[in-house]
Amino acid sequence: MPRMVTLILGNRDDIEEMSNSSSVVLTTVLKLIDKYDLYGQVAYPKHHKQSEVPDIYRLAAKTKGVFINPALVEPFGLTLIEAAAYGLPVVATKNGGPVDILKALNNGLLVDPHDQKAIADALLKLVADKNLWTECRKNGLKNIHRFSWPEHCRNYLSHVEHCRNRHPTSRLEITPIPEEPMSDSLKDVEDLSLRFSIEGDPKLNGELDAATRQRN
Ligand SMILES: O=c1ccn([C@@H]2O[C@H](COP(=O)(O)OP(=O)(O)O[C@H]3O[C@H](CO)[C@@H](O)[C@H](O)[C@H]3O)[C@@H](O)[C@H]2O)c(=O)[nH]1
Ligand SMILES: O=P(O)(O)OC[C@H]1O[C@](O)(CO)[C@@H](O)[C@@H]1O
Repeated sequence: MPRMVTLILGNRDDIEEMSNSSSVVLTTVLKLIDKYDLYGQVAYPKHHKQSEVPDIYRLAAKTKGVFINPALVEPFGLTLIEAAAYGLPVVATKNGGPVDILKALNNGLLVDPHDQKAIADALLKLVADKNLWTECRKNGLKNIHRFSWPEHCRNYLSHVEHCRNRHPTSRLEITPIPEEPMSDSLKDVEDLSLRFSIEGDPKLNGELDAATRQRN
């Protein structure tokens, strides 16, 4: 059975009204579909809702697809984390956050976004090599906890601790800022967010509870 390729290329009513860079990409893709006579084999839906995004990742994983982020520069790369969480292997730009993400997750391949052949080779490799695809899927699912909020907070605090140990004599001077009265709906939000983020670590929770008690 022939594969249907689904391209999620941005919400639009009219290509002419998209930003210049987005409309150039979409127009190029439409021309390529025409050039290679791929009618009926490629879908490029005009709209999707944010609530449908999880199902798009799920569908891509279920049909043994690959997520690609070929940004020229990607400051972080939340979409890679999302793809990994749905068991979808990735091909991603080697410029920016994906380098660290793939080091932690080991769930795909990095490419030079200017190198068309490298992008095509990486996509084909992941689609064609079933063992590699499955390994990347498993690695992503196994390692995704490294990007959970509790893990992020633990890492952050351990980096702070490391810096403090390296410079034991330097002190952080904190100038107290006069507190604005909070509206009722915001009360305790600050403390709660801290507790949520390190939930599951009794040692850290204990330290924070003590700090909160001291402040009150
Ligand atoms: O049509 C879309 C496009 C994106 N998203 C979601 O929006 C979020 C952010 O998407 P992204 O395209 O990465 O957003 P940007 O705001 O352009 O990216 C900035 O913000 C991201 C989130 O912090 C970082 O990962 C990027 O590095 C940074 O450039 C993600 O959860 C996506 O799933 C949708 O729901 N629908
Ligand atoms: O490929 P370009 O033009 O560098 O765009 C990359 C940008 O697009 C996004 O991937 C999505 O908007 C951003 O996260 C990123 O900064």
